[in-house]
Amino acid sequence: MKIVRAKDYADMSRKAANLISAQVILKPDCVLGLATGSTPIGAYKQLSEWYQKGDVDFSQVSTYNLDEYRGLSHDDPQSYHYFMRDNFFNHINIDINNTHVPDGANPDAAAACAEYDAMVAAAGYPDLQLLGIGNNGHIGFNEPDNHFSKGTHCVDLTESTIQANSRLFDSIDQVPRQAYTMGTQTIMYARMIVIVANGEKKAQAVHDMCFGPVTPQCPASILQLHTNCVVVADEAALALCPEA
Ligand SMILES: O=P(O)(O)OC[C@H]1O[C@](O)(CO)[C@@H](O)[C@@H]1O
Repeated sequence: MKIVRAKDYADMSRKAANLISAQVILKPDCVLGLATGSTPIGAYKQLSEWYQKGDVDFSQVSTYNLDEYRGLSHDDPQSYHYFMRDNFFNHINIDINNTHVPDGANPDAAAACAEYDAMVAAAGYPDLQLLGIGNNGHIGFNEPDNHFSKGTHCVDLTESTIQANSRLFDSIDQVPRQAYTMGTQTIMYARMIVIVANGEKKAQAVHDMCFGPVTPQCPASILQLHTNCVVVADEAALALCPEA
C-alpha cells in the first residue's frame, strides 16, 4: 500500500486524475472501476478538463461502477446512474454503452447482482479501480461485518451510512435502505486500486485502513493485502497517520 500525501482536496483530485489518465494513456481500451460519493467529483472534473484539452481520450474505455441504491430508476437524480452521467460521462467522449452501473431498478436482487458479476468477470475485471472510503471504513457499500464479502450482493445500509448520505437528500427518510454493491473480493481482483479520501471526518477510517488490523469490521483494511494499491489522501484525512 503506497500512501500519497496531498495538500488539500484540489491536490488530491489532481493526483488521482493523473493516475487514472496515465492508465488510459497506457491502455486506451482499459477497464475502469468507478466510484460515486463526493470525494471523486474533483478527479472527474479534472479528467473532463483534460479531455476537453485533448490530453486524454475515453473513446475505447469501458467502466464498471461499484454500487447503486436499490429501488431507484436510472433517471432518478439521486441514483448513481444519474450521478455518473452528470459528473463524468456527459463531459467526456465515452461510449455510454460501455458504461455499467448495477441495476438498482431491478427488484430481483439475486438476478441483478448475478448479471452484474457476470459482466464484470467477462470484462476481465478493472485495470484500475477508483474507490472512496466511508466514515466507517466501507468500500463500495461493503459495510463493517464479520466476514469479507465476495461478489455483487444486496446490502442493508448501516445507520451511519444512511446518516452520512442523507446530506444529499431532502430528508433522511428518502435515503434508500438497501443497495447493490460489488463485493470485496471483486474489488480485490482489480489490477490497480486508487483510493481517495479528504477531510478530518475520514481520518479514523484512513488510519484503520492503513495501519489497523485487517478485519471486515473495517472493510477497507483488506486493501493492505493488495499488491498495487495507492491511497491518495489530503492532510486532514491523514491527520492520524503522522508516520505516513
Ligand atoms: O465520498 P463520500 O461522499 O464521503 O462517500 C464515501 C463512500 O460512501 C459512498 O458514497 C457510499 O456511501 C461510497 O460510494 C463512497 O466511496
